[in-house]
Amino acid sequence: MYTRFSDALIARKEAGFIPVIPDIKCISPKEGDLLRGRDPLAVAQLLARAGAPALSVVTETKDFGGSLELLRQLAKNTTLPILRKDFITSCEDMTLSRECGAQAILLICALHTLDSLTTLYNEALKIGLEPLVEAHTEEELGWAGKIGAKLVGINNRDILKLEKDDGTVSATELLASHKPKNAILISESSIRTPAEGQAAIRAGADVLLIGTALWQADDMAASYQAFSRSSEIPPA
Ligand SMILES: O=P(O)(O)OC[C@@H](O)[C@@H](O)c1c[nH]c2ccccc12
Repeated sequence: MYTRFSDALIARKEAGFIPVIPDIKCISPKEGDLLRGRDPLAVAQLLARAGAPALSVVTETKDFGGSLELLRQLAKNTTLPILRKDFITSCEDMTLSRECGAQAILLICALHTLDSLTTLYNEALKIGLEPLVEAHTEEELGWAGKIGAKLVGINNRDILKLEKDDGTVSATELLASHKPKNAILISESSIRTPAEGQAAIRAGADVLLIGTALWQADDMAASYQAFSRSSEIPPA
């Protein structure tokens, strides 16, 4: 069965959960080794069973320990749509992502001009990839709107500092109201507790993308389910 990345997120929301995209990330530049001997494929399957509607995988090698081979293996061994997270700057990078099994790719505003971002965005759609446009400032969210992005991320950390800064969901709280109309808004990075996740949702995010907190949890599946529970959000 083939599911579009964004449709999988919406379906999970309609089923009454906070859609949480787990980040398959081997190394955190700030926290060090996240795998601690675990097999990322087995973890992805565990999280799929815990309800994950989609996966994200960091393929950057030097600082995050990922690889395209890991993407390939995940695509082969799970049925979930996969977002490739990397510092993508060329059309060749995107074609390769598609060939390795990604359904979606990350486009980080801070790496581009509005022109180059627009070119990559349109090219991604042309080859059947859903682009997630990642912003960290109000201006970058404005770019996402200009392009007509349907999937928009607010990174709570500054990716140009390689995640070594202490981000908090207050970045989402500050910026969410500037999200482009009709976009699915994903709050990414530094979400440490279910309460923080719920704060991002209350601020206007539709989806959470979480790596480190899941990898550091004693029981990953239980932690995943705690982040996904939306019942504790009081009605507005
Ligand atoms: O581990 P965290 O704090 O939950 O963050 C996950 C993810 O948002 C982060 O790894 C990330 C966001 N944008 C990126 C771009 C490249 C590499 C990694 C990332």
